[in-house]
Amino acid sequence: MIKVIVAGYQGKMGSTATKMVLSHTEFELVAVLDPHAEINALWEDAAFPDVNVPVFKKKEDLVKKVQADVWIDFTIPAVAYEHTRFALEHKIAPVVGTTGFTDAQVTELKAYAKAHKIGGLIAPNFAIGAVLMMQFAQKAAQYLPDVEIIELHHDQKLDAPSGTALKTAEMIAEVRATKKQGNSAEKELLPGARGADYEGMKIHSVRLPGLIAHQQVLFGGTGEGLTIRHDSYDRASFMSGVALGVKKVVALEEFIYGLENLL
Ligand SMILES: NC(=O)C1=CN([C@@H]2O[C@H](COP(=O)(O)OP(=O)(O)OC[C@H]3O[C@@H](n4cnc5c(N)ncnc54)[C@H](OP(=O)(O)O)[C@@H]3O)[C@@H](O)[C@H]2O)C=CC1
Ligand SMILES: O=C(O)C1=N[C@H](C(=O)O)C[C@H](O)C1
Repeated sequence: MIKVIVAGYQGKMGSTATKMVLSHTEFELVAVLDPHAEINALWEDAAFPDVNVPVFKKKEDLVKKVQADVWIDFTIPAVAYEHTRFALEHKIAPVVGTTGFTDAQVTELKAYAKAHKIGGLIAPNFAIGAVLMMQFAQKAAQYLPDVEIIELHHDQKLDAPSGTALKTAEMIAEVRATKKQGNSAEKELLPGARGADYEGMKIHSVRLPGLIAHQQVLFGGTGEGLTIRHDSYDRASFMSGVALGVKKVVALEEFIYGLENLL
């Protein structure tokens, strides 16, 4: 059995991931973490009446009392790096979905994990369809270098652009020479009208109630266009990727950025 902690267990993703762990025959939920939980509480859900899992407010208390193999993190960008580093330092392999890491933070986590031979994973998107969308976009950019990314999310999202949009842009930039798109004389009449700039390609972030997680990658060529689109209609779409991450990360001795590197 793989012993798992879920940080952010009351959130939209954390609560879904907690139930996935409890339903999985190879995983054992050993603790959950949330700074605003009640002291000495036990995790409770009517659908899992026999579960007695402790709730912790502080990660320092959690590691004193509980032994775990994997730390699933779906929290907020402001704490995700600190959590991931803390998990590695306590030899708990992190499986992180929380977005907002800087390149420098990812590089530093990779170096720490390698030096200490611990596995870890950050996946900006755990949905298999989203991973394929990014890979297809990377392939298309080899032939169609004019590209704009439109990501669309629910209006409670804290970060923009999304981790998925940034990862998509990074993957495209690996195969596409930096190119400033559009008319060199263009002027924004309203600041931000042309979106964010990543090595000359534009990223646009839409936030609306009713949405979950969606992205379009639009390519333009001579007399033609190509649109690659992915939609997560339900947070269940991310769970097979999280489960795969939990299973694989315990055998790794390095830190991986992107689920595509585990498939
Ligand atoms: N990689 C992927 O496939 C996916 C990634 N995400 C990412 O996951 C993250 C969470 O998203 P979502 O579930 O929608 O967000 P929510 O706001 O629903 O949940 C975040 C949770 O984190 C909790 N939290 C805040 N600070 C801490 C802390 N210090 N320790 C433990 N828990 C904490 C919050 O608790 P409280 O409210 O009590 O402060 C809240 O319950 C985001 O970064 C999002 O981009 C989302 C979907 C898929
Ligand atoms: O906040 C979300 O909801 C999501 N966040 C991730 C991101 O920033 O890409 C993954 C997915 O898009 C859902």
